[in-house]
Amino acid sequence: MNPMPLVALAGSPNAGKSALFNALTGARQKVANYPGVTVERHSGRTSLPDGRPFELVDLPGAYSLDPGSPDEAVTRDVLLGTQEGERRPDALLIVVDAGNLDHHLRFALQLIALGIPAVLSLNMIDMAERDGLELDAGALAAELGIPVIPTVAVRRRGIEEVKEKLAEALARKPVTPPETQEAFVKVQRRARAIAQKAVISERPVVQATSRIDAIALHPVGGIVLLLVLFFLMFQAVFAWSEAPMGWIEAGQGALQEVFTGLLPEGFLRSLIVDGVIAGVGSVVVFLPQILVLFLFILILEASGYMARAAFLMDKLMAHVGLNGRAFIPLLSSFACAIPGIMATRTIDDPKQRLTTILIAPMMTCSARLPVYGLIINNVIPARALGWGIGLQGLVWFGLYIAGIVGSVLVAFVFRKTIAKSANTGFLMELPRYQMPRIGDILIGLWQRAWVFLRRAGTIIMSVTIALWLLTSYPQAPEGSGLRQSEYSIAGRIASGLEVIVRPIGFNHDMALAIIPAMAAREVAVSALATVYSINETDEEKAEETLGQQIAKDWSFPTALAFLAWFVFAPQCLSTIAVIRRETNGWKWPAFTLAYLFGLAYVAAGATYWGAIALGL
Ligand SMILES: Nc1nc2c(ncn2[C@@H]2O[C@H](COP(=O)(O)OP(=O)(O)OP(=O)(O)O)[C@@H](O)[C@H]2O)c(=O)[nH]1
Ligand SMILES: [Mg+2]
Repeated sequence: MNPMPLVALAGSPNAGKSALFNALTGARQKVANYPGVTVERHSGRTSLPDGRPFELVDLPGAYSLDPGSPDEAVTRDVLLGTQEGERRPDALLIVVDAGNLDHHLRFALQLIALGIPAVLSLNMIDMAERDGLELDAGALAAELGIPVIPTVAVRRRGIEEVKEKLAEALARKPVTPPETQEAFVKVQRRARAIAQKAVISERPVVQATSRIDAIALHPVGGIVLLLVLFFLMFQAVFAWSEAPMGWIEAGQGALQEVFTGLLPEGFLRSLIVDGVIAGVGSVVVFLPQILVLFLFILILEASGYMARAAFLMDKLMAHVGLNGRAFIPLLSSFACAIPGIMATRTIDDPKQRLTTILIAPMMTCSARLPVYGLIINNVIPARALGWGIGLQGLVWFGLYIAGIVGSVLVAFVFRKTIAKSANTGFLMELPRYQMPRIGDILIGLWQRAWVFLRRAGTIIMSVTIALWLLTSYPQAPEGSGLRQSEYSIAGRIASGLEVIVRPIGFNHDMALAIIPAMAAREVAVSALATVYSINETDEEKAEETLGQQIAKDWSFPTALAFLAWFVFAPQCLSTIAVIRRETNGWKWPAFTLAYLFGLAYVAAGATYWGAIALGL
C-alpha cells in the first residue's frame, strides 16, 4: 500500500503558511504578524476533494534554499529529502504574500526549480487589494508554469480550490531538477520581472502603514511610544483584573466551606481544604491578571506592532552584541521561556544564539505573575501617584524592566567573554499593519488560559499535595508551641536552606516555598498558602487570606527581596531541560543554573539591605 501523500507548505517568512495550514487542517498553529513564528516542522492530516487523505507539513519560513539559520536548515533538508527519517514531499504548496510578490517570488522560483509538483497560493490578496494592488493570477501561472490560486488564508477564501489543484499536482510525477541551481542574482532579476508582469493595476494609495511607521519607528518617538504602551499595559493589569480576582477568591472560599461541611475533620479534609483548594486556588486567582496582560500582547502582535518593537530594539541590542532577531525569542519568553528558547533557532550566528538562550530565562514569564501578584497586591500599597499612575502598576513595570536590564547587562558580558563572535546585521521585513481579528485574539487568550489552568491542575497540584504531606508530618506535639511548618519533614529541610538565605532577608516560610518552586515558579505561592493554612490552628486566624498573612508577617525589605529573587532565579526545571536539548549537553544548563542563582542571591541581598538602609 502506498503511504499517504505528503504535501509541504513552503515560502518566505510571514507569508501566511501557518494560517493556511490551520485553514486546511483545522489545526491551531501559532500565527502572528511577524516573520519567524514557526521554527519547527508541524504536520497535520486533511483530505483532498475526493476524500483521499494526505499529510500536510508546515515548515518554518525561509528566504532561500541556502540555510542561514537552524530553522531554515529544517526547511531545506525537508525539501531536498535529506532530512533524517523524513520522506521527500510529493507536492509543494508554495505560499507568497501578494503584496510582497517581488521578494517572495525569489524563494518560490527556487522551490519550483526543485522539480516537485507544486501549487502556488497567492495569499493575502485582501491586503493587496486594500493597498490598491490588482494582480493577474492567470498571467502569473503562465509565467511560473504552475497553478496559481488567490487565497485569503484567514478567511478560508480559495481553500477548496487549493485542495483541487493539490489533487492534480499529486497525480503528476516529479521531474529531475537540473544539476546546478541558478545563481541567486539571476533568480532575483527574474522574480522582479515576473512580479511586474503580474500587476494589472497599482493605485498609489497613501498607506496607513507608512504613516503609522513615521511615529512608531522614530528613533526617539518610537521608544517613547513603546514605553508608554507597555506602561499602560501594566496599569490595566491591575485596574481590570481586580473584580474577577475577587470572584475567584469568593468561589474558592465557598468551595472550602462546602468541603469543610462535607468531610469529617481529619486527614482527608485537611488535604483537600488546606492542601488542594488553598494551594491551587492561590495560583488560579491570578488568571485574570495573566489574561489582561496577554490581551495586550496578542493585540500588539497581531497588529504588526511587535515587529516594529523588534526593529527599534535592534539598534539598542546592537550595543550589547545581539541583533534584532533575538527580540522575537525574547519576546516569546515573556509568555514562557521554553518556546522562546526554541525560537532562537532563527538566529544564524551560533554565539549570538547561545547568548540569547542564556538570557531568555530572565524575561518575566507568566509563571512569575502569581508570585509578583501575591507580593505586590498585598505588600505594596495601592497608592495613586498622580496622573492616574498607580504605585502597584509601577512596581510591576519595574520588575519587568529589572529582568530586561539584567539580561542586557549579562548579554553584554557574555558577548565579550564566553560567546564572542562578530556582530551581524539584521534584516527583517516589516509586516503591514492589520486590524487584529477578534476570533484570533480570543483563541490566543483561550490557549493561554488553558496552559495556565492545566499547569495548575497537574504539576502545581501534585507538588502542592506532596508538600502538604511533607509539611503535615510529623505533627508537632500539641501545646508545645512549635510551628508545624518548622517541625515537619519539609520544615527541617527548609531549616537547612534557611541558613543560606537568611543573610538576604528570607524567613523560614520563604526558604520552604522556594524548594518545591524549582518544579514551577507558581508553586512558591501554593506552597506559602499550604504552609499558612497548616500552621493556623485557631479558627479566627484561619479566616485571613494568604495575602493578609503575608502583609502582616513579612517586613517590607523581606518582601522586596523575595521579588528580586524571582526576577532572576532559574526556578523552572523544564526550561533547564530545554536548554539542554537546544545546546546538546549539560554544560550550558548547568552554567545557566549557576549564574542565575548567583545573580538572584546578589539581587535579593542588595535589595534587602538597600531597603533597610533606606529605612523602608
Ligand atoms: N489579511 C490577511 N492576513 C493574513 C492572511 N494570511 C495570513 N495572514 C496574517 O499574516 C500573519 C502571518 O501569518 P503566519 O501564518 O503566521 O505566517 P507564516 O508564513 O507561517 O510565518 P512564519 O511561520 O514566520 O514563516 C498573521 O498575522 C496572519 O493572521 C491573509 O490571507 N489575509
Ligand atoms: Mg508559520
